Amino acid sequence: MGPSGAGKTTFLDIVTGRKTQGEITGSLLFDGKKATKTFLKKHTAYVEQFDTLLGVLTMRDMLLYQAQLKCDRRESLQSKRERVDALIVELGLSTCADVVIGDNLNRGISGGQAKRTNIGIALVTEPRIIFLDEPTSGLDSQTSCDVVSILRRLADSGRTIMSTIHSPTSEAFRMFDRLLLLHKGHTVYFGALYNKNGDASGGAVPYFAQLGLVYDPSTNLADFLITETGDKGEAANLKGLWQDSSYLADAKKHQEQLLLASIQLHANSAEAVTHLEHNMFSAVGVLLRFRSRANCKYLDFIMPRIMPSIFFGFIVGTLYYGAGGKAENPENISARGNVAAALFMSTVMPAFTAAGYMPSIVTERPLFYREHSDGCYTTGSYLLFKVIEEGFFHIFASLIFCLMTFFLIQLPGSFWWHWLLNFVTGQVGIALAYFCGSLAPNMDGANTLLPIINVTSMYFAGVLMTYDAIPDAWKWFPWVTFMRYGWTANMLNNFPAECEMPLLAATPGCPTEYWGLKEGSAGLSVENNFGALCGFWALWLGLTFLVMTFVRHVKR
Ligand SMILES: Nc1ncnc2c1ncn2[C@@H]1O[C@H](COP(=O)(O)OP(=O)(O)OP(=O)(O)O)[C@@H](O)[C@H]1O
Repeated sequence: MGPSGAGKTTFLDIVTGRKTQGEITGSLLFDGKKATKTFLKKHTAYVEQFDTLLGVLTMRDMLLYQAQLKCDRRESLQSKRERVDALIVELGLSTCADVVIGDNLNRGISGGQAKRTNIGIALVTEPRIIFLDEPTSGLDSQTSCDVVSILRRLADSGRTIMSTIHSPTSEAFRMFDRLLLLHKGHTVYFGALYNKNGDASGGAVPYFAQLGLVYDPSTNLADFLITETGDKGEAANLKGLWQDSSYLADAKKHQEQLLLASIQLHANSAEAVTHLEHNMFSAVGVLLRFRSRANCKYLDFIMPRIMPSIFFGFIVGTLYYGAGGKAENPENISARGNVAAALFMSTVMPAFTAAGYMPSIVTERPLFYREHSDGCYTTGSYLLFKVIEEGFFHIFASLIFCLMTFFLIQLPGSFWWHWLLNFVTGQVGIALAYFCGSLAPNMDGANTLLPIINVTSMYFAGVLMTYDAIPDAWKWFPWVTFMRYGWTANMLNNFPAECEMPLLAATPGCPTEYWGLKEGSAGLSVENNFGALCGFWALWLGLTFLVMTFVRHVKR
C-alpha cells in the first residue's frame, strides 16, 4: 500500500517479471531460488487492475476458454469443465455463470462479478502465488469486501496472495496479514499489519506510534497510514527511520530464516516440467472454438463484415449495369472506360472497408497483451486466428459482391478470377488494416494512417493516372502498391492482353495499352499479378507480425 505514485504497480511488475524498462537491482527469489520464466508461468498468476474479459462470452465460457488455453493440453475438456464449475462455486459466481459478460454499452455481469471472474481466470491454473493490482478499485465498499474475502479464503487454503490495495475499508483491510508500505519508491514499513488477536495494537500501529504518529482506533487504519506517510512522510524522513529501525532488523532476520528453511526444503527438488502447452495450431483451434463461435452469434460482429459488400455490390452493379456487354465492342470507348472504372472501384473498395477490421486489433490489445504474457498463445497464433476468422466471413462477403457486380455489369472475363481477385485484394486490405492497427497507439492513429496509405495508393492504382503520365520521380510507386496489381489483374481478366485492333492501341479501346498496364505491374498476365497480390498479402501480414512482436504500446 502507499499513496498514489508510491511505486505499488512498479513493485508488483518487478516481482512478477513484467517490468520492461528501467534498471532493476537486487535479487528475486521464490522458494529460495531465482524465478525462471517457466516457474512464473506455471506457479504464479497476475490479476490486472483493468478487466480484460471478452464481452461476447458467458462468464462460464470465459473461464473454460482460459482453462483450455492455459492448462495442460492432455487434461480432458470434461475435467476442465468440472474444475471451472468448482471455481465458480468457490468465487460465489453461480448466479451469473451463464450470463454474458457484456461491456460498457451492453451491460452483462456487474463490476464486482467481473473482478471475481478476473480472479477466476488467474485461478484456473491453480497457481501457488496470486498477484493482484488493486483488485478493489472502482468497487463499492461491500463488493470490495466480498472480493477481499475471496482472497482471504484463498490465502487460508494455502496460496500466497500479494496484492496492492487502494483505500480499503477497515473490514477489508483487517483481512490482510502483512503490510508493505511504500513512499516514493521506498519501503517505510514492512511487517505484520495487526497483532495475532486481530487488533491494531501490534504490527504497524506500535511502529508508527514510536515515531510519534499515533493512530486513533475509531478511524480507518488504512487512511491513517496513507495520510501519515503521504506528504508528511518525506518531512519525517520515514524512509531513513525505517532503515534504522529494529523492526527492519527483525524483518531481515525473519526473512533469512524463511529463506534457509525454504532452501533446505527444496534443496533436492528439481522443477518437474510436466505441463504440456499448446502449439501454434492447437492454440488457434481454441481461439476459433471459443471466440469465433461466440462472435458468430452476434449481428454486431457479422453485419459490418457483410453489409458493405451488399451495399457496394448493389451500387456498383446498378450504376454500371450492362457496361461489360457493351465494352466487348473495342470501339465503344466510353463503355470500356466505365468498366475500367468499375473494376477500379471494386479493387480499391475492399482496402477502404478494411478499416472496419482495425478496431478489433486496437481494442483487443489489452486482452492480447494479457493472454500473450500469460503464455496462452504466441503472436503468430493470434494473427493466424484473426486471418482465419476474418477470412471466413470475407469469403462470403466477397462472393456476394462479385455475384452482384459480375452479372449486373455483365463482365466478359472469368467469374472465378473476378471473385478470387476480389477476395485476395480484400485480404491484402485487411492485412494492411492490421498493420496500421498494430502500429498506431490508438484508434485515432490507426484511422489516420490507413486512409493516408490507401488514398496515396489510389492515385497510382491505374485509372486516376496513366502510367506514362506519372512523373519520373514517382514511377517506382506503382510497383509497391497492391492496388495496382489488383486492378491490372482485373483488367486483364476482362480485356485481352494483346490489342486485337492495333489502330486503337493508343486509345482507351485497348485498355492495356492506354493505361500502360505493361509497365508498373507484374507483367501482362492475370496469374502474375495475382501472384504479386499474394506476395503483398504475405508482406503486410509479416510486417504486422513484426510490429506486434517488437512494438509494445504498453510500457511498464
Ligand atoms: N523503486 C523505484 N525506483 C525508481 N522509480 C520508481 C520506483 N518505484 C516507483 N517508481 C516510479 O514512480 C512512478 C509511480 O510508480 P507506480 O505507478 O508504480 O505508483 P503507484 O503507487 O502504483 O501509483 P498509483 O496508485 O497512482 O497507480 C513511476 O514512474 C515509477 O517508475
